[in-house]
Amino acid sequence: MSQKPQQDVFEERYLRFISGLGKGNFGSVELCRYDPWGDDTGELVAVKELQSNKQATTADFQREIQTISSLHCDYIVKYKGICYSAGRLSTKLVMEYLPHGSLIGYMEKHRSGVCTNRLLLFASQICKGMEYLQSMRYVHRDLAARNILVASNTLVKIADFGLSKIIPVDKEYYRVTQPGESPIFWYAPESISELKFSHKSDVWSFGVVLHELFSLCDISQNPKRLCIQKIGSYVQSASMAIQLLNLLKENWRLPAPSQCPPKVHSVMMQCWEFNGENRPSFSSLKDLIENCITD
Ligand SMILES: CCc1cc(O)ccc1-c1ccc2c(C(=O)Nc3ccc(C)nc3)n[nH]c2c1
Repeated sequence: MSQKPQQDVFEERYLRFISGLGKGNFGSVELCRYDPWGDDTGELVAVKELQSNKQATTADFQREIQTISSLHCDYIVKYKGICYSAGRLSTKLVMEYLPHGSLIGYMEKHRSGVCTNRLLLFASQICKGMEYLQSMRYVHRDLAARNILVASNTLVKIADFGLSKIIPVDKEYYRVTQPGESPIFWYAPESISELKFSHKSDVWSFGVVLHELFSLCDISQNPKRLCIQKIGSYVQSASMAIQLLNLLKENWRLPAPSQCPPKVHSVMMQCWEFNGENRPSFSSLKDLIENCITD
C-alpha cells in the first residue's frame, strides 16, 4: 500500500510576496517566491488565499484543495501545497507558477506567431487533461480559455478547480443546487436548463474553447459577445439564459471563426450536439483533433 503523499506545508515566513497575478477568474492570486534560504534562489509559486468576503466557504476551499491535490497530470496545473497563515486564520493554496499566464493573455501577445498546428497542439493537450479529469470522475464545469494556463510556447495546462465536482459513482451527472455566477455562454443546453453537469457538458465547453483558440482569443469574437449580439436581435422578454437556450434549440451555434479549417469547425459542431449522448468523448476528441494536424 503506497504511503499517501505527505501534503506539503509551506511556512508563511519564507513565502515572499512579489506581485499580484490578477483578480481574474481564480480569485486573488499572488506571485510569491518560497525562499527558505533568504537568497532569492527559492522557487516562484502562485498562491491563492481564501477570500473571507467571497461567497466561497471554507468547505469550498477545502474541497478545492482536496480536488487539486489528488490530480497528477502533465496537462493539469500542479498542486504544491498549502500555507497556514498566522494563527491559522486562513489557508493559502500553493500552486506551480506558469510564467505566461492565461491563454487569453498569451494570445494577446503572441497571436501573430501562432499557427494552426500550434492551436491543435494546445487543443490536444487540453483534451488529454480533460480525459484524465474524466478518468478521476471529475467534472470541471468551467472549462474556458480564461482557465487554461500557458507553461511554454508548446505547453498549456488546465487550471482552476474552484467549481469542479466529483460525480457520484452511481450517477452520470452532477446537478448543482444554486447557479452562482454562471458562465452560461460556455454551458451546454442541459446545464443552462437543468443545471446538469457531466463529462458531456465539459465536452460542449471544450467546443467553445476550440472556438476561442481558433478566434485567437480575439475579444471581438468572444463567445459571450457573439451570443449577446445574436440575442440582441432576437426579440424576447425572457432572461438571457432562456433566450440563449431557445437559440440553441433552433440550432443556432457560434459562427465558424475566420480562417478556421473546415475539419476543426466540424469538431466544434460535434461538441455542440444538442443531445449530450451524441457528443464525442474526450478520448475520441483527441483523435479527431490529431487528425486535423497537417504535415
Ligand atoms: C493558485 C490559484 C490556482 C488555483 C487552482 O485551483 C488552480 C490553478 C491556480 C493558478 C492560477 C493562476 C496561476 C498562474 C498565473 O496566473 N501566472 C501568470 C503568469 C504571467 C502573467 C502575466 N499572469 C499570470 N500561474 N500559476 C497559477 C495557478
